Amino acid sequence: MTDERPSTWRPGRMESDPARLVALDVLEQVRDGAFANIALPATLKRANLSGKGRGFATNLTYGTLRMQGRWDAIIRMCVQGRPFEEIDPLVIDILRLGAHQIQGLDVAIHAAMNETVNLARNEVGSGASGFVNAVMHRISERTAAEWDEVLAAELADQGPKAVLAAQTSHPEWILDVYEKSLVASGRTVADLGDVLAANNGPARVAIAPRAVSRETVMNDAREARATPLDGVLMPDAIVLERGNPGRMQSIRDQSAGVQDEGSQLVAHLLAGAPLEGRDEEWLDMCAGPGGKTATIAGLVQGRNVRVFANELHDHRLDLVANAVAPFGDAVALREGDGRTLAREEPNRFDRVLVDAPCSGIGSLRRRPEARWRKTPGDAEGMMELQAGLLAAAIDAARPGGLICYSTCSPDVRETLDIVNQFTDRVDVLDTVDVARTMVIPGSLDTISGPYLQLWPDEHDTDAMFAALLIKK
Ligand SMILES: C[S@@+](CC[C@H](N)C(=O)[O-])C[C@H]1O[C@@H](n2cnc3c(N)ncnc32)[C@H](O)[C@@H]1O
Repeated sequence: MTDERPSTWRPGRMESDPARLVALDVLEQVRDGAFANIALPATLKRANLSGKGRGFATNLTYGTLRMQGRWDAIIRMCVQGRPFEEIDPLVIDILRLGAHQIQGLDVAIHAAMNETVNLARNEVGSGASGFVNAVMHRISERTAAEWDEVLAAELADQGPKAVLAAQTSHPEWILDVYEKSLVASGRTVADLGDVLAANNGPARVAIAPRAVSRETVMNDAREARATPLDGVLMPDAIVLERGNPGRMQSIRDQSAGVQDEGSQLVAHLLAGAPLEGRDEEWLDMCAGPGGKTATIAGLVQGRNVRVFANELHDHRLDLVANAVAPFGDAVALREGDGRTLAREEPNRFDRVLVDAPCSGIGSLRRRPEARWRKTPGDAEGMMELQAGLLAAAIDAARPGGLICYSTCSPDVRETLDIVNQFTDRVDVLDTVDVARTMVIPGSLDTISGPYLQLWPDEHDTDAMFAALLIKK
């Protein structure tokens, strides 16, 4: 396809809708390696988009990126024999945006068609617009349920997992990993579809009050014209149904923070699990960017506790410093490899958190492009580091001290396979039982097994894992 991209609008042509242009721009940046959650705000700002246009551009961008696998599978069937790989990537992006408007959002078909064809004409050229027009027509001829059937028939020879992967827009290997961890956490493979569907919705904006009361945060939210609701898991958490947390005073002055309820629970587990004996020095071994450190710092206010926040990378330690600024001396910062800490100070800390670096496949809702960038080998590559960090955490804890190991991945290679290497060395507290005392009653009822494994479909959180251990 020839590249006839015009740089300016020409008389007689319909200008492209600014929100769709923003979405296309971000998709191009993501193709070049950018992260959507960083590229989108900057692009929105440059385009000076606000209000409804901003909301539409955000939904369109994130939704299209999440559903890219499904849209590509459908587009492949609509290009009538043309090799997908030979189509201009910009045209593919325009088609993905068009498919998402028709199939994933409530945009009227004629509006989605016109805007998409127009975008192709203005950004690529008239040759491309004819092609896009034809493909869009084919996409619009079926409902979502009908496309599910067509995908099932088309991919039948590759097996049911390939079909589910395409229908739910995930790489197939993630289905294998989730299946194993669903079973390991007491659920069944029949639940897989629900988890995958939950990954395709936007993550809720949850807020943790830290240096202010819950009531103050609720009032702040209302003043910022947001709609605050109760959390699903944590009694203190607030969820914004609508509105921009960046407008809230308590978010701006960091006395509260935007944080997934699963992450809030991990901070509460570290701070609230029962412990015998001295309880004054805590270590957060992998603290960057500092979300859990800040929540922990909020929880220890008024207690005689010093939190030591350690982070390997200096730029991430700067983020921790910023996150804990409202808490003054309660948090001491350290820069270094968590694994060397124990050698310097064995048997020192009363409570140790290892929020380990991990493959991150439990937080796909909030990182729309992540599922397409991660690889099946990512978890394997983290295991030695994770086990090394947990070993060091156990060494750094005092006898009788508590260790919390957590990941934002449910992959058993990063969760059970790591923790089980140490359970013959330490007494293991039953995490789930401890956790039940901290959450809204009933919200963890479906979890069985000794450790905590949250799921986006059941708990409306990231798929966080946590285990509590007590050192002998
Ligand atoms: C999952 S993140 C922690 C998130 C953090 N606890 C929060 O809630 O904001 C893991 C962190 O561990 C850091 N890290 C990686 N290797 C490390 C090591 N050997 N020692 C200490 N920190 C490390 C990474 O830079 C990253 O910031």
